[in-house]
Amino acid sequence: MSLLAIEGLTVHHPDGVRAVDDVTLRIDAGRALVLLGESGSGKTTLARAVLGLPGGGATVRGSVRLAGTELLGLPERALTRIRGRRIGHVPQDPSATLDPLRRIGTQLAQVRRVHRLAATRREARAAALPLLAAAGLPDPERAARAYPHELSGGLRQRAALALALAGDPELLIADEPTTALDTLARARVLDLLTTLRAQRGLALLLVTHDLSAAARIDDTVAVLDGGRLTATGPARELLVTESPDRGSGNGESELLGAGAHRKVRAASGRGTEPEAHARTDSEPSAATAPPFPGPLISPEGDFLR
Ligand SMILES: Nc1ncnc2c1ncn2[C@@H]1O[C@H](COP(=O)(O)OP(=O)(O)OP(=O)(O)O)[C@@H](O)[C@H]1O
Repeated sequence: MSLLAIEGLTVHHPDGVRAVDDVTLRIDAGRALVLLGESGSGKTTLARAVLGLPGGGATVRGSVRLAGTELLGLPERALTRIRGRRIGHVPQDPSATLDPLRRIGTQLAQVRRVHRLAATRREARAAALPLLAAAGLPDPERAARAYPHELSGGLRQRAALALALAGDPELLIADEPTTALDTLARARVLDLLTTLRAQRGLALLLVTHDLSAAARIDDTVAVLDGGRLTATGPARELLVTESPDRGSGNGESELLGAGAHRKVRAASGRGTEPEAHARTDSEPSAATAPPFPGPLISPEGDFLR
């Protein structure tokens, strides 16, 4: 059974905009699905619908199951026990989740307490340091004592990631979590997400319009256009990548590691039917799937569909 199974998801905003149109997606534990699409294609609405927060007055149809439990239609009280606990959320802007007036360690401890993952305040506070370390903060003790504004943008984004991990979630939804970061910080956060998947068996739904982020995550890609899923498949098959400075051996790309500066060039013309399934190793490769009709990404890196 997939950890997240979305079937026929359709979301109408109150003004009649069909932001998500009959989307079916699956993500297994430990796997990643990168939701790509241009601005306004419905990525955020889809991610928020999974969280039970589609927007005021929105109408949601279809099915969203988390490890078999239907989330659509659950009462708000039940959803608040799932959000932050079984589903962690990292927004584009960390200030959307970090309280500017409280120390980061206090905020992490509160998540542990609210979700009854710590019996005492002391136990909750003790959990903050390993969480900050897991999220890649180089000095967890200092970060725990800091207020959000005392950290750099990259470290603040990692603190937001630690907060999203504080409930020991099974699924992490990250909505453009690296857009505001510089190249190096972006690569580090993306690699951290991959490490967390491997270490914790975390499933990842990453929303982005950044093709190089999708290539770096290197799992399944799903493309939304006008709310509809237009292509899905392994990143390696949908995104053709090349290094612009291949062979030059300059210091920057060595520091960032292989792939950090790869430029997404064009699609290979392969994909699955419009049902994304972050497959397990035992499943067949999408290479056996029907061919995707035509290129997906232009040589300039623009979406063609
Ligand atoms: N609360 C809302 N009320 C009405 N329409 C909305 C609302 N939120 C989004 N929309 C509309 O729904 C469509 C999809 O928007 P959405 O934000 O989900 O796209 P997106 O792909 O995440 O875009 P971006 O990358 O710019 O965040 C757009 O036409 C948008 O204007």
